[in-house]
Amino acid sequence: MSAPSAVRLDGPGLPGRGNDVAENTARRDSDAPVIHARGLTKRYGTQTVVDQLDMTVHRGRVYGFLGRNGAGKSTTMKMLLDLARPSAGKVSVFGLGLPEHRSRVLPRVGSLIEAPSYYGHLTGEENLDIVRVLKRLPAAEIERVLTLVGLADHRRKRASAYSQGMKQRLGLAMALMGSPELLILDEPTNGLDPAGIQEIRELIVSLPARFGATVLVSSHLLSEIEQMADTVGIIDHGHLRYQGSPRSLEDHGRLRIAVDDSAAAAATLREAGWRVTAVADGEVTLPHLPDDRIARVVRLLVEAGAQLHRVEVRRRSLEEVFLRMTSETPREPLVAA
Ligand SMILES: Nc1ncnc2c1ncn2[C@@H]1O[C@H](COP(=O)(O)OP(=O)(O)OP(=O)(O)O)[C@@H](O)[C@H]1O
Repeated sequence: MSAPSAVRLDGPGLPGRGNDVAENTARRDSDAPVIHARGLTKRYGTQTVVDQLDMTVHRGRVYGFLGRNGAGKSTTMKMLLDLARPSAGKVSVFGLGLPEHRSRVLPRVGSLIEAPSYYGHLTGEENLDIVRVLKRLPAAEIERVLTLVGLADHRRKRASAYSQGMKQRLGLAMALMGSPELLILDEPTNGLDPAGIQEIRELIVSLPARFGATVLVSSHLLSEIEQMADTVGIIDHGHLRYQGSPRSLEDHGRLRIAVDDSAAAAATLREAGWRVTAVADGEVTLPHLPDDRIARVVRLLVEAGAQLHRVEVRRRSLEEVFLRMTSETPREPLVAA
């Protein structure tokens, strides 16, 4: 059995031991991004699974990393933790380059990547004690994280007897040991019931204010990221399609006018200098307009003799925007069994 993935054994970089000038400068510079990746690329054989990815995660943020299954989220997170070596590109965490500064970076990071790692024959409490010893933390830390993740009542149960959700909570508790400055959490709500999902979501959202932590959290569910993150990165087939505020993703909408003769209506509008983005049977579409301009469009069409049936502003939901940004085309051809 390997050591829990949330724990790194890099002794020289344990908290309180490193006194490197670069590290101290990075700690002081609160505006510097916590994660800065440029041109990050990972190839497995001929397959490029992460392609020229640029990512910036600022201090104190919850960054939601969103993508369908197989989009490249876990691979990216592994490269940020030096668990996978990039084929190309650069990563720095706390202003320190990886892999050269891994022993200074990794003790300041808590992570939960893919399935949580634990010793099944040990209790939850005993598993956490291993992390505590490795990280040289006080005994009270175990109690603190057990309570945070809602496992206090199950501390003396063997981890192999935990439910899927309890195992996930144990992995999260391991990642939270020592209040790391950065948490990298890969689908942390996997296997949790709806109440558990809500609880862990609230915990994640609270981490910046309670502990000054920065969080990178992945999910394939837009609804989940929407409720947790103040910054969103959308990855599709290894490409980062969007990075920014979830609000900027919102669609401003289009103006759709149902009309008897759409070709004639489109011609009237274009002649008067309006931009028509689509003409379908019985319908013309314009970009979103303020109300006073909608009134002018309607007046123009009515004065030209058009028969208007309906005028509506249609907005795409965030879900539609996300689905349009991430294609369904499989990357690899399906192989018959
Ligand atoms: N060690 C590996 N060797 C070969 N291919 C790999 C390896 N690890 C991942 N891949 C491939 O890289 C692609 C991206 O995988 P990754 O696990 O990063 O996606 P993901 O977005 O985390 O998906 P999920 O939500 O399903 O976990 C997939 O096609 C996967 O099969």
